[in-house]
Amino acid sequence: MSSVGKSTNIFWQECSVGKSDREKLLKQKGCVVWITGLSGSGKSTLACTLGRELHNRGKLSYILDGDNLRHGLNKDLGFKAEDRAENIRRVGEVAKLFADAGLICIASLISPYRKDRDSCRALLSDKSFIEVYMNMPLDLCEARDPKGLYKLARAGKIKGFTGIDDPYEPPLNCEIEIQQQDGICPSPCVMAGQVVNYLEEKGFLHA
Ligand SMILES: Nc1ncnc2c1ncn2[C@@H]1O[C@H](COP(=O)(O)OS(=O)(=O)O)[C@@H](OP(=O)(O)O)[C@H]1O
Ligand SMILES: Nc1ncnc2c1ncn2[C@@H]1O[C@H](COP(=O)(O)OP(=O)(O)O)[C@@H](O)[C@H]1O
Repeated sequence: MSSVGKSTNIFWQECSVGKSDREKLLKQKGCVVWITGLSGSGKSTLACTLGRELHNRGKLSYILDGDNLRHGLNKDLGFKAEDRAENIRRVGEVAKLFADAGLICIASLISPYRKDRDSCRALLSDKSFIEVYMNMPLDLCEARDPKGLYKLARAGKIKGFTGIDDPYEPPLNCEIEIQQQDGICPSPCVMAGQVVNYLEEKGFLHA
């Protein structure tokens, strides 16, 4: 019997089919690829390109995209610090479940606060949380501005926009960093290739 948060008198239920059984079935290892970076840095582009590349290789992945989750699971949350923290906490817990199911879970959220990302890392076993930092300059993200949000933020029509009047804390020890080479952003395929190579090298693409 245990007590967790507000729940008391709860019991952990074990089942005979476990994570390693599912991993054998899927011929891969469950993990979380956590993509963090400014709005417009290319998180969703990398997530989708990576998802496609893994699919082509016969590997099962699932994308948890911040924008999409805010249409459902997280629709009660806004962008103040506590809401962002709760957003990341929930997605971290969901990502952990997907990894336990044996999938390569690709989470793409701004996740601007280091403490919140580190709490998600702490939910996973050693090495199965792979933090990918989209290290793109604010100028580039702002020039892209595909949703026109930077323009609105600069005009004061959105308050607390990450990178403008809300902080982004870059990772200190991420597993993968995606950045410009000689002032040019790598193509989506090259970015995804960098992550696939990492997954391959660390043995996640085999049971
Ligand atoms: N104030 C503010 N700051 C940052 N972003 C904002 C804001 N308001 C709306 N949006 C839009 O919401 C998307 C980010 O959602 P996330 O869940 O990833 O954000 S967070 O991790 O909780 O910070 C983000 O999507 P991306 O551009 O794909 O990053 C924006 O489209
Ligand atoms: N590697 C890339 N090269 C060129 N354009 C890119 C690249 N990655 C993303 N983009 C473009 O930048 C914009 C923002 O990308 P997106 O993936 O939506 O960013 P985010 O999810 O971080 O907000 C989109 O218009 C997208 O097509």
